[in-house]
Amino acid sequence: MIFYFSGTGNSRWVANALSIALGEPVVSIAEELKTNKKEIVCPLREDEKVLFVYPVHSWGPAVPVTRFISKLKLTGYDKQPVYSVSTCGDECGYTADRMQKALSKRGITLTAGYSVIMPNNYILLPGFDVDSKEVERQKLEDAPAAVAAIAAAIRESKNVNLYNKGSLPGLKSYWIYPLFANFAIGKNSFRVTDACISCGLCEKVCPTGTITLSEGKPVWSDTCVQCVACIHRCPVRAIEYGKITLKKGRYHHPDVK
Ligand SMILES: Cc1cc2nc3c(=O)[nH]c(=O)nc-3n(C[C@H](O)[C@H](O)[C@H](O)COP(=O)(O)O)c2cc1C
Repeated sequence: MIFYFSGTGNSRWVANALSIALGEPVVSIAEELKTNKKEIVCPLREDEKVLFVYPVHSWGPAVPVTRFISKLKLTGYDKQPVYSVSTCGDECGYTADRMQKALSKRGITLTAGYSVIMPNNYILLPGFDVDSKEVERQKLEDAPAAVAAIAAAIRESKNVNLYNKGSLPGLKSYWIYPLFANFAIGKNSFRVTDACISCGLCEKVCPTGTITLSEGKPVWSDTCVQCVACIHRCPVRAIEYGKITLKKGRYHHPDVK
């Protein structure tokens, strides 16, 4: 079973590719969370592999992933292998360790953590922008081989290092990530401009149900997890984050239609 969360389609693409390679079905974490159940029960087969595929947000797992794990009950879990596959623009810090801690609270043991470098989608702070078109093209070209290597490691239970920790992982994952997860989540400065054509795509693609339309224009509630789907998917660039994103690029995975 492959549980995935995705804002701009990178992790969904990786989840689908791993689903084909490993023959495991995909389950959307966003859809499961929308049911608002206290406990999310998923039955496991004896020979089943469990994967979590999601974006790294501020050197830790995207917040909906740990929320989902805190509600997850895997019935029939008896030490089946469990993997974390994080997608990132450059580096993951100790994201996999944070996953291990979240899972262990539910009595689940993480077997291994992998990462796939994908085009960057973070544009909400000064100094951060999407990749150049050349870097984006190269990352997308390299991704299938990275996913194939992860699938092979899982299939053959090989002990290989396919994880990009990067520099100062302790500082980033244990000091900066908690600030992000506790203070940045819930608040946002998204706004809509006069360019909006009221197509409603932002409401449709928001994985947390944060956006509703009022007179055809998006309004954001306080449940935003900063996945950035709305700002990157808007077909007419009518969404900005304060003034920070005015001159920034936009990105979504090419398979996302
Ligand atoms: C809020 C936020 C924080 C991010 N933090 C990191 C990070 O710490 N390290 C990194 O390499 N990429 C970071 N990124 C980039 C994403 O992890 C990367 O683009 C990912 O593949 C996006 O996946 P998605 O398309 O499935 O949403 C961040 C993106 C967002 C939106």
